[in-house]
Amino acid sequence: MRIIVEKDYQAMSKKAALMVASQITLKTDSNLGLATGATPLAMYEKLIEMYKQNEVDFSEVQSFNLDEYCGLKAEHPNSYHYYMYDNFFNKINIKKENIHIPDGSAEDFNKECRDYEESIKKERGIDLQILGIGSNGHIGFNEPAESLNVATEVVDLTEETIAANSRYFDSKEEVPKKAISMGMATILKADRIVLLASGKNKAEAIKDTVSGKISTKVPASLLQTHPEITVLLDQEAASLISKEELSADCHFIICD
Ligand SMILES: N[C@@H]1[C@@H](O)[C@H](O)[C@@H](COP(=O)(O)O)O[C@@H]1O
Repeated sequence: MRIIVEKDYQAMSKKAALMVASQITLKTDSNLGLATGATPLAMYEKLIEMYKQNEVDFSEVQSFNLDEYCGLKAEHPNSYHYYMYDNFFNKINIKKENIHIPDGSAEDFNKECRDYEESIKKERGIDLQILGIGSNGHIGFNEPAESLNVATEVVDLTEETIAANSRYFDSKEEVPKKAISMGMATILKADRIVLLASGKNKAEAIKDTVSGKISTKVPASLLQTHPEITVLLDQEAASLISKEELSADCHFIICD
């Protein structure tokens, strides 16, 4: 595991954008795994700027989103479809047919999950997976539990996640109770993974993610088993990491 600590959210986002751009520069037809939430917003903004400056070309890129709420149509302003088009896809030259997001309005959710998993396999897997993290340690919508899903499945959202995500809805009651999410193996099969976290409210989850111990109660801690994982943080999110607890092969890099 490589942990990189940047000064603040903007510096973290710039580095994340550079990592995505370098992936596409090295492999123009990269398959990107993408995340939603507030955390990657500035990374998307910086990638849009780089695209406008002709520094990155998305014409051969395929994208696979981590998750989507069950019951929300693509045009619903709180759907992850809407978020991705509004914040990123409408502003770059990615081809519509290369965009993959689970369909939250599918008639048969189980079939949708199987088809989604299959579509990733068909395109030979994800080259670079971008992740955010819930304050309870979830990645995608893989919530803390006794056991975690291997493949893409329908999941029940925890009360904590519903409360946290209600900030984007008019009320807590409007937040869907279920979602389709890539499973842990779907995520861990990516060639490279970059986990982003910013702010004090992620510090506890990040401490548990990098602690040298693995628990299904902190789904992100399983990332420690991945050979190419970078945890890219701002100083606040990194503030509770204790260097003594990190595993011996962990690289800890602090940038000014
Ligand atoms: N399913 C998403 C996650 O993929 C995301 O990482 C998390 C954190 O979001 P934020 O970046 O807004 O804190 O929120 C949601 O629950």
